[in-house]
Amino acid sequence: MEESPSVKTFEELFAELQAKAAAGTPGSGTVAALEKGVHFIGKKVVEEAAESWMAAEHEGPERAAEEISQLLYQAQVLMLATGLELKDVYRHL
Ligand SMILES: N=c1c2ncn([C@@H]3O[C@H](COP(=O)(O)OP(=O)(O)OP(=O)(O)O)[C@@H](O)[C@H]3O)c2ncn1[C@@H]1O[C@H](COP(=O)(O)O)[C@@H](O)[C@H]1O
Repeated sequence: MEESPSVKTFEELFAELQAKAAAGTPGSGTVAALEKGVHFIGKKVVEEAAESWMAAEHEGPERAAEEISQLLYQAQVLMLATGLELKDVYRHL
C-alpha cells in the first residue's frame, strides 16, 4: 500500500483533536461530535468497527485501511469525550 506524502500519526491526530476541542474550533466535526456526547460518539465507534470488519472481510486491504483509520479517529473522539489522554490508554497496552 502506498504511503501518502504527508502522514499523520496517531499521536499527532490526538494533539490536533485536543487543540480543536479546547478551542471549540468552528466547523470542526470533532467539536460537533463532542457537543453531541458519549452516546453519539459510542455509536460512531461501533459503526466504524463494523465497517472495518466488513471492509477487511469483503472489500480488500485498501478499503480496510480507510475504515480502520476512521475507527481510530472515532476512538480518539471517545477518549476526548471521556476525559482520557493517550497515556491513560497506553498504560493498558
Ligand atoms: N480522521 C478523521 C476522520 N475519520 C472519520 N471522520 C469522520 O467520520 C465521518 C466518516 O464516516 P462515514 O464514512 O460513516 O461518513 P458519513 O456516513 O458520510 O458521515 P456521517 O454523516 O455518518 O458523519 C466523516 O464525515 C468525519 O466526520 C473523521 N473526521 C476527522 N478526521 C481527522 O480529524 C481532523 C480534525 O477534523 P475536524 O474536527 O473535522 O476539523 C482532520 O484533519 C482529520 O485528520
